[in-house]
Amino acid sequence: HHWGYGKEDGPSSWYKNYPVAEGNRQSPIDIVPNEASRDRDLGPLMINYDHCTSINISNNGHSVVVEFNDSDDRSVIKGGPLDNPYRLKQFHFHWGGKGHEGSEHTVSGKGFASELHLVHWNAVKYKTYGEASTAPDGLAVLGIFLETGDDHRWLHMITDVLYTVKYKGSITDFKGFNPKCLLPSSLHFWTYLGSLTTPPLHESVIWIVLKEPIEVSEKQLGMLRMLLFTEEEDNQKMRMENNFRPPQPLKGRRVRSSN
Ligand SMILES: C[C@@H](NC(=O)c1ccc(Cl)c(S(N)(=O)=O)c1)c1ccccc1O
Ligand SMILES: [Zn+2]
Repeated sequence: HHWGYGKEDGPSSWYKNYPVAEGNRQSPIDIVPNEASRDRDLGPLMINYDHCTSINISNNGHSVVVEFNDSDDRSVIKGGPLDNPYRLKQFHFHWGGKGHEGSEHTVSGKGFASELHLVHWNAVKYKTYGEASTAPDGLAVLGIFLETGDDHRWLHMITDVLYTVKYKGSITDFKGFNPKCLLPSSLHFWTYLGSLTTPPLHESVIWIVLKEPIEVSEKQLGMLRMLLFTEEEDNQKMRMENNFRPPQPLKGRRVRSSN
């Protein structure tokens, strides 16, 4: 099934091939801070990326993705809303067009320029990522807002190699990158039960959205926008931008806030 972010194949038409698009725990959502409930038994988030091993960076025609070796518990998050440690599998971004918003989650209706998603899976309960990706507690995604401001000193490691994955289907080695350098100083978060924000939209994600955005420069965001949705041999060059799904109905879900 071909899907995308255009007029014909974009988020408003995904329900045709992925009926769960109209389900009861879809993502992203608009987060309203003063409607979120502070939950005393929400412990601190614990992120352990010390033995992090990135493998490659690729353009999948929807976003730019950095994949990790998830054969053991070397990079995990635990605590917060999680009952088990969840293993880091990949991270990717969503962003807008020049001067437009591009995040998926919004905060009181406000969007950010971009949003980073660190995708983790529950390797205690499930044998593979594929199996976890369809289970209600299978995935945990750490969402981090990017706002425009100063240059991000470590994001250069990624933006400097984007030219090697300009076209859909391109992939290059990208070893030894540790995403803890992309975390903001505070790990305060909102959390709720949701879904993948891209097809197949499985309702299998425990979302953990950090309250503090990181700052990246307009120039660095511009590098993301030089990526293409299209393949090298495709003579129609479509810039990769506005690859975000808009907020979905809350349908009675509770959003909790860390203390
Ligand atoms: C675009 C890309 N999506 C993911 O890989 C993806 C996986 C898990 C999560 Cl939890 C998310 S998200 N955005 O909710 O964090 C995104 C994709 C989708 C389908 C086929 C190929 C392909 O590359
Ligand atoms: Zn995402």
